[in-house]
Amino acid sequence: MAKTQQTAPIKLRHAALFQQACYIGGQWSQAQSGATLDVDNPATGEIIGQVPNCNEQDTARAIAEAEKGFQVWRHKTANERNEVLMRWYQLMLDHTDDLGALMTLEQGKPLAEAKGEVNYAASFIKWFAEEARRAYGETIPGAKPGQHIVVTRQPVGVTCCITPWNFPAAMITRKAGAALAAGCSMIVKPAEATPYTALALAQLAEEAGVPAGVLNVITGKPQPIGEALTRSPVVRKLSFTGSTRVGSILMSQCAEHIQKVSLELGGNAPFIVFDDADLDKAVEGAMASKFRNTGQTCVCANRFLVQRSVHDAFVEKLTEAMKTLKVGDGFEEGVNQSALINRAAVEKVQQHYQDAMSKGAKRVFGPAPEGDRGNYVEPLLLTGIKPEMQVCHEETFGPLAAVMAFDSEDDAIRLANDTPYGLAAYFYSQNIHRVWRVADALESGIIGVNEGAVSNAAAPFGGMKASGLGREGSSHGMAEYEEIKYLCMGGE
Ligand SMILES: O=CCCC(=O)O
Repeated sequence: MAKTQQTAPIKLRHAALFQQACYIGGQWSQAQSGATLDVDNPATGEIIGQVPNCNEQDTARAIAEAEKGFQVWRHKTANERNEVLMRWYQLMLDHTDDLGALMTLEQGKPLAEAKGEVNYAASFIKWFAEEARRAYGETIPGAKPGQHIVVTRQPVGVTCCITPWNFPAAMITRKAGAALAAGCSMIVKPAEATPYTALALAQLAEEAGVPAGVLNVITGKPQPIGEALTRSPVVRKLSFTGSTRVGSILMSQCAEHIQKVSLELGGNAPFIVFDDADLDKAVEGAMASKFRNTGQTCVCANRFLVQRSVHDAFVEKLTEAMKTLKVGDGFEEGVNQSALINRAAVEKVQQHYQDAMSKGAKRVFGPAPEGDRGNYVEPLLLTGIKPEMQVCHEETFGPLAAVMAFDSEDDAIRLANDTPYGLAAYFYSQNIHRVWRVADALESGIIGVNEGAVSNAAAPFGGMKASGLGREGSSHGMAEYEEIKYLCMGGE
């Protein structure tokens, strides 16, 4: 798609939410080198604007400011942190329309879905604001008469996060909300494709009263910034959401200074439909799981495993449901499937499609994804999927539903676990004994049981195996930003 400058600049009610500068130490600034990166609209290819392309020196400046911010923030009371975070939460809700519009512009997702993400993102700030007041410790009986063991929780210090383009707001707030609630400062490095939502969040954080240096946003290419963040002895924690390949590189870099890491990496979610499932509910869950964010979600169903006796009925119902999907520009009324983020994303769907078709799959719904349609791909439904197909081994990250038939519960579990990943898994069954058996046997950090929408600020989100380390959201998510300190209080 040819890149042209956007003809009409975005109009927001709160104009200061469109920032084309980094936010470091409470100041908006450009990269020292003056270098910039273009940001485009994936639906049209038009260039929306430019943001600084920061390097190691800019990152070092952000780290120094975050260190100063930490010294201020760590001494605030839990109540003070709660109040600031609650104001940030409220401002996000007050500016949902503007934040949603910015998100649709840079990420593509349908406007209603973008506004839904603003709500979801804000819910993390609220959850952690509440949690800030509950950083309770423990007391444990000592080993000697009069001795007491006291356990306290303290912020880990300066933290950083590297966030993806698929959820430009929520993947920031579920890290920054936990970090700030725990008393840490944070440097956010948003994806190059979606910096504007992150910068808008920083503007609102400032308006909410987050002190200078506590939340910093630096934009640019990931490699020099990621290196500088992970090679710094000042930065005590990294949280990353993205691919397993990059997560593994970052983790090895973090080893140098033993930085704590939270990694939310790739997935390959199975969605199992047993013969005793409520098929209408299963289809409802399948639609929610597969087509959220046009298939570009790390917990999207990637492989549908359907018991042979209900296979045809499920496929028929899913086909009917898929007829309600409308592809188009995210700003267009009624659109619920948008452009994918870039050309490479489209090519991946095409490749999975061609590989599956060449190995015997059958196209049941949707046109063949061929030719140049910009970043658009029509939703597809394939049956006859086999374990050797690429779609069973890699995340498609697009609107392709791949259905495979299985015979027994053991087969379903074996096929579901036959992947190095273990982020989310879903299954539908009305048999309570089977529900417990299968939930115990699936090797995933998140299991949707008769449920296709599993994301919630109150729940511990994260994966097993190559899908990552640590949890986000819930009190477990806050613990990732805390150090446990134990005081051994001697007796007389
Ligand atoms: O894509 C990653 C996370 C999506 C979610 O929070 O549901």
